[in-house]
Amino acid sequence: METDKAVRVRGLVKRYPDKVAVAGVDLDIYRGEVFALLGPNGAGKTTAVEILEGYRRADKGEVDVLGSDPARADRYWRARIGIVAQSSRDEAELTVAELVHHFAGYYPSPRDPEEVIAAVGLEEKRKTRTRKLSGGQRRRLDVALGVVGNPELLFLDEPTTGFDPEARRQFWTLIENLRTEGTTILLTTHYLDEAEQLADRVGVIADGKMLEVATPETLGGRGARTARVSWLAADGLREIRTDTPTAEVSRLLAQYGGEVPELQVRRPSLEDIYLELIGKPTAADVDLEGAVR
Ligand SMILES: Nc1ncnc2c1ncn2[C@@H]1O[C@H](COP(=O)(O)OP(=O)(O)OP(=O)(O)O)[C@@H](O)[C@H]1O
Repeated sequence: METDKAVRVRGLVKRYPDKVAVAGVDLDIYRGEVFALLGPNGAGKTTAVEILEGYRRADKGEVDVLGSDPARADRYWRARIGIVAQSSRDEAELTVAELVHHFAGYYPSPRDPEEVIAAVGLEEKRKTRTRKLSGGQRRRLDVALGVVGNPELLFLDEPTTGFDPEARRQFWTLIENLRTEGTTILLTTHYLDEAEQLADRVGVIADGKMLEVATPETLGGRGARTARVSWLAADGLREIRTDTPTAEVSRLLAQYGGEVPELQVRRPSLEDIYLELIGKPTAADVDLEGAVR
């Protein structure tokens, strides 16, 4: 049955011989949404994603992806999803253009391969054999191969690993464009700024369990957290924690009679909240603690 959910998972369990990789996960991803799955190495992200893609079998639980159980889905279902896996396919002797055109041929209503090559910034490399691409260029090609079939649902497993900052920005624009066109996207990433930039909602997974699902702005009660106001006083850097940062800034403004040196107002970053959720000390715990007024 087709619903407003592209993905619906209940009680998902996957065991390897010496490890429970996914230990009872529930997950809903709505159509048109960009969802980022976050979690430390070995948390179970790739295992969960590969079950959704139909590449691994669940041991327990209900899994529905685009109205089908991926374990039983046919090639028509497969043509509706796009996959950018962690490791690349190896067709070393083909050129970029040959490979993207070749892949487009597998799908009933592909995107224009040349537009896709341009969108991932590989126009200048279109005649280069894939074995001669750099790591980041190869990753861009992987993204091109994942989107050329014009998928309804796109899986991106750590898509920007090895990208330089410019390539990452270009990739973000590509994802925002796909989202505008209505593509549903499930992204795993270790880059918290990437999750913050792209995701409508994030899920944090650790030891095979989903710890929390929320928007990047509200994860871990982030929006309601106490702000930190810091500035450079005559005797060094000072910081205060306050629920009324505007009042503090106004007090400082009056005190300095103008520009306050190195003034900053901060709330915990998504990274601070993420590290707190997975039980690691955060920068907010250790820095400037002694400077609290
Ligand atoms: N084929 C396999 N056989 C046995 N154990 C596996 C297999 N694949 C993964 N595991 C184990 O299952 C756990 C979850 O691995 P998984 O690759 O799903 O984590 P991940 O969250 O994607 O990690 P990363 O961020 O490092 O990619 C890990 O402890 C891993 O060692």
